[in-house]
Amino acid sequence: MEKVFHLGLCIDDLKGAKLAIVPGDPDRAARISQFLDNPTCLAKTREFHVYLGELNGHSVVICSTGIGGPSTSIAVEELAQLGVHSFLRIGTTGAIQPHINEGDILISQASVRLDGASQHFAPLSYPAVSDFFATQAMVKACENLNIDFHIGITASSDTFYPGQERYDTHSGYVPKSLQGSCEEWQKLGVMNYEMESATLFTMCAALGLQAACVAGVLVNRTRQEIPNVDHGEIERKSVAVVLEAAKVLLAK
Ligand SMILES: O=P(O)(O)O[C@H]1O[C@H](CO)[C@@H](O)[C@H]1O
Ligand SMILES: O=c1cc[nH]c(=O)[nH]1
Repeated sequence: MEKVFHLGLCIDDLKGAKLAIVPGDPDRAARISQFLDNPTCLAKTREFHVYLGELNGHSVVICSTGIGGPSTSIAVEELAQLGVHSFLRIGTTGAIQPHINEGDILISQASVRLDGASQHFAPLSYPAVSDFFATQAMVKACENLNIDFHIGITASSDTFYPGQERYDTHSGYVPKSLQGSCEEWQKLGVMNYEMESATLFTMCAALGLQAACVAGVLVNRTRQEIPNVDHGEIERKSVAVVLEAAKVLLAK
C-alpha cells in the first residue's frame, strides 16, 4: 500500500476516516485527540501531527496543518488521497471589528484570498467559500452548546505581520500596497484575520471536498496588535465547537 509523501501514511492507517479536524498548532492536535475515543498518534512529521480516534463510533483524524496555506494544502491533499472528504479547521484569530471581543467564537463563511497557495488551485476570481453544510454544522454546534458566535467573512493572509498590517515589528514598515488594508477590510465588514482558511476553502471547493472554519479570538486589533491573553479557555471553547460540529456532520 502506497504511503503519501509527507504524512507517511497509507489508506488503511485511517481506518475509513472521512472527516478531519485540522488545527494549525501541532500541540493543539494532541490536546484535541484526548477528546476522541481510543486516540492514537499516527505520525509526527514536520508540522503535521496526526492522530486517529473515534467520535460516536466514527473514525476521525486530527491533523495539524502548521501555519499558512502551503503546508495546509499539503495536509489537505494528502488526507484527501487517504479518503478524507470533510475538513473542519479550528484556529485562533485576530478580530478587526470593534464589537468582537477576545474569547468570542467566529465562524468563517468565506475568506478574502490574501494568500498565495489558493491561486495554485483556482484563479483569484474563484471564491474562497466554505461548504454550506459543514458551516451549518458549526452553527448547529454553537446552538447545541449554547455558545454565542459571529459568522461572516475572514481575511486570510500569508503573513502574520505585514499582511495583517502590524507596525509593531522589527522594521516598523508595512509596504505601501498593504498600508490601510486593515481599515479597508473593516469597512467591508470583514470580521477577522487568520492564515489558512483561504487556501482551505478554495482548494476544497475546487476539489469537491467539504470545509468549514471556526476560530477563537485572541486579540482585538482595534485595541492592540499582539495577543497577550491566556489561550487555554479560548481554545477549550473553540475545540468544543469543532468536536460538536464533527458529531453533527457525522450523524448526517
Ligand atoms: O492557531 P492557528 O490554528 O495556528 O491559527 C492562527 O494562528 C497562527 C498565527 O499565530 C496562524 O496559523 C493563524 O491562522
Ligand atoms: O491576530 C491574529 C491572531 C491569531 N492568528 C492570526 O493570524 N492573527
